Amino acid sequence: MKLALLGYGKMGKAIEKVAEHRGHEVMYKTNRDLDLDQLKQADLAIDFSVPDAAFKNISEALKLQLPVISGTTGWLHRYNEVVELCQEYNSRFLYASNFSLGVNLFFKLNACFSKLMANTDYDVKLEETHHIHKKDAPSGTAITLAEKVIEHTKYSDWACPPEQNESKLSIEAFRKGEVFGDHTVTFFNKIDQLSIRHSAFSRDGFSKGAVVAAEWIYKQPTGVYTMAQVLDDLTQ
Ligand SMILES: NC(=O)C1=CN([C@@H]2O[C@H](COP(=O)(O)OP(=O)(O)OC[C@H]3O[C@@H](n4cnc5c(N)ncnc54)[C@H](O)[C@@H]3O)[C@@H](O)[C@H]2O)C=CC1
Ligand SMILES: O=C(O)C1=N[C@H](C(=O)O)C[C@H](O)C1
Repeated sequence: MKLALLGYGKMGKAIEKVAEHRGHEVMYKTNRDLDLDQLKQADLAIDFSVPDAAFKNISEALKLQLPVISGTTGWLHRYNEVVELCQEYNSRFLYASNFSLGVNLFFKLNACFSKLMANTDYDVKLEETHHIHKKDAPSGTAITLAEKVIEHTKYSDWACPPEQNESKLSIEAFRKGEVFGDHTVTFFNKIDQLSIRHSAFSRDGFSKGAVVAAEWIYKQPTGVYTMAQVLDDLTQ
């Protein structure tokens, strides 16, 4: 495929390496507003940019009817608008807060644990740690985990300390050195506690997952897809 990388920072560069290794050509990469004449020559766009730019980047690519993969976090309040645009322009779109296989397995484990804990007296808390350069907090992955806990337990929303309330699931975000991504979900009561944790050792899982998702969506009909669909399809 001829790929356009919308955002050529830490992830854009990691994706370029994986994509070229798998035989794709990166024909356009940018860290600023898009050049639509160049963009329209690509087969597919991959957006790993910044929260403020993601919605515009994704929209412009979808309007050119390019399939779009997005891993940018912190713009999800506009997700439904992207879904509508994708339908209007008969395009293809996939967002994942985390593209790594390990985290997607962790998502399944988290859903399973949250269901098991549904009618117990366990409280739940979430913690995430990332590198000091990260712009958004809490992480997109932590929000995905929280949404699943909320679906199955007593919580009605999530909040970051110091905002605290019994009905809100606490997500604590730490920023430290060059940590690639660390997420822990803890279920606890007065008697004991039980935690599940995922730690990334590099950006390799994210970048490989994004390219695998790009190869997969390129073969799909128009629509909005999830990483769970990609992995279920490829591993069945
Ligand atoms: N879904 C996933 O698996 C993962 C998601 N991420 C997310 O991806 C995003 C990018 O992460 P990193 O590469 O680590 O950040 P980064 O800060 O290294 O790279 C972002 C790049 O976007 C550029 N940029 C700024 N304005 C732009 C615009 N208008 N159009 C295009 N590019 C623009 C910046 O100059 C920068 O080079 C973040 O939101 C992060 O949370 C990061 C890792 C994995
Ligand atoms: O910014 C990062 O680095 C990461 N961002 C994603 C997130 O916000 O969940 C995924 C991963 O944890 C790395």
